[in-house]
Amino acid sequence: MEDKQQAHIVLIGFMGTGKSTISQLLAKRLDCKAVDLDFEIECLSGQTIPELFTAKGEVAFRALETEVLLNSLHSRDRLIIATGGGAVLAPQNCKVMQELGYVVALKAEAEQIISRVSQDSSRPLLQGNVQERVYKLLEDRKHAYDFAHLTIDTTNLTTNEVVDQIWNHFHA
Ligand SMILES: Nc1ncnc2c1ncn2[C@@H]1O[C@H](COP(=O)(O)OP(=O)(O)O)[C@@H](O)[C@H]1O
Ligand SMILES: O=C(O)C1=C[C@@H](OP(=O)(O)O)[C@@H](O)[C@H](O)C1
Ligand SMILES: [Mg+2]
Repeated sequence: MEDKQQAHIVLIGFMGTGKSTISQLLAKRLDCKAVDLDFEIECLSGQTIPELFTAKGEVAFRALETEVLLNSLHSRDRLIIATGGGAVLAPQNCKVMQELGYVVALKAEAEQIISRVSQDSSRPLLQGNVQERVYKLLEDRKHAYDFAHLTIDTTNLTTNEVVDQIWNHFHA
């Protein structure tokens, strides 16, 4: 990454940490475009994320995720990219995010994540006992987000406060 003020901002983090929400708010604040990889995948496949997982499986989903990530990172316009929580599972994705973007990890305590995602059925990996799934996946992915340039704990922050922290980091 050459200049952090010009680089794409890539939001990574576990499900429910606020990547999709913050990408929209931050893009407005920075007057640039937001891209949500899950939304791009839905457009490309013509299916919702749960439909795609059911019809083609997680491996097919991950292939599309890498494809839309690379497309976004190679855009000439500066983008705020909301990744899905598992986009970091492929080491080559992390490498290219670090090279072509400024990577901001959002995190939150488990109970806060559970309260944010439990009313929402759009995440196939959290179907069944949400609490158990979140704890298991948080453990599996304990260090998956450590490569970020900046990490923000959103547990006790409003969405606007998260945006402020990122903004301050870029403009201080
Ligand atoms: N800082 C926050 N405080 C409270 N609720 C939040 C915060 N960030 C996100 N949320 C809420 O949590 C839910 C999941 O947010 P979302 O942006 O979809 O997360 P992600 O894309 O990381 O899975 C949404 O209902 C959103 O409004
Ligand atoms: O963590 C994951 O593996 C996933 C996270 C989801 O995105 P969010 O992190 O935006 O919920 C979505 O990409 C898919 O359900 C898989
Ligand atoms: Mg999201």
